[in-house]
Amino acid sequence: MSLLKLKAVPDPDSNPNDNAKKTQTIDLGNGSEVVYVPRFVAYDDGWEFFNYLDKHIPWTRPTLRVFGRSCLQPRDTCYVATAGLPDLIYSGYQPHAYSWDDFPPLKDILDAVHKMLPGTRFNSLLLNRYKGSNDYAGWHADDEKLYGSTPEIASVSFGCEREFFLKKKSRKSSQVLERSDEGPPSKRLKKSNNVDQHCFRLKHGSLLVMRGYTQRDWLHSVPKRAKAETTRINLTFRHVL
Ligand SMILES: O=C(O)CCC(=O)C(=O)O
Ligand SMILES: [Fe+2]
Repeated sequence: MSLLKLKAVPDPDSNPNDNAKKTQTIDLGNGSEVVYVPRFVAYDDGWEFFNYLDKHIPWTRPTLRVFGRSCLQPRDTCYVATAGLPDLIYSGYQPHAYSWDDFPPLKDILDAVHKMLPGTRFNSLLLNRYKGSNDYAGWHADDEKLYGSTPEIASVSFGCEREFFLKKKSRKSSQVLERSDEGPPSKRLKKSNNVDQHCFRLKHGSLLVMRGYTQRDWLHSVPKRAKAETTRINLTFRHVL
C-alpha cells in the first residue's frame, strides 16, 4: 500500500474550518469529557486504511476468563505497543504486543491523532474488528491501572457505522461488573433508572476522544446491531504509564 499523506483536516469537499465546526465536545460533568470529530480521516483514505488493516493485521479472537468462565471475545483483536512497556492483561488474556514498525500505516494514523490532540503521546493501540452484526463490545470501562487515573483514549473508526453508548456507572457498579455483557446473564449489570446516557454513531473515518474521569465514572459499549452487517475496524490509542 502506498503510504498516505494523512492530514488532520482532510475532507476534500470542505473548507479548512469545516472539521473544527463539526467537532462536538460533550461535557459529561464532574471532570469527564468526550470529543467527537466525525470527519477525522477523509473518506477514501479511510477505506485505504480499512483494507490495509483488514488484510494485514494478525487478528485473533481470544478466549477470555470472565467470572470464572471461558468465553470467546465477541470481536477480533490485536495489540500494538512501544517496546518496554508493562504488559497489558485483561480478562485473563495477555495479548502479544506487536511493534509499530510491523504496520507502518498505523504510524500515519498515530501522527494525525497527535496533531489533532496536542499534548498527547500515545504509546499503545488496541485494534478491534467487528465482523458483522453479532460482534460487539459489552459495557466496560478502560480503567486498567497501567493507564493511570485520568486516561485520554482516542478512538478511530473505519467501515461499518456502529453505535457507541456511554452510560454513567451506577454507584453499585464496581470493577468486578465490567465487561458485563461478556459474562453470564446472572452477573450482568442490573438496569437502573440512570438517564445519563449518550449515543454516538461512529462514522467511517471518525475520531472519538474520552478524557478526564470518563473511565472512572462511565461505562461504554458497542452493542450488537442486526443491520450492521459489514465489517467495522476500530483503533483505540492509549498511553501506558
Ligand atoms: O469499538 C469501539 O468503538 C470501542 C472499543 C473499546 O471500547 C475498547 O477496545 O476498549
Ligand atoms: Fe473501551
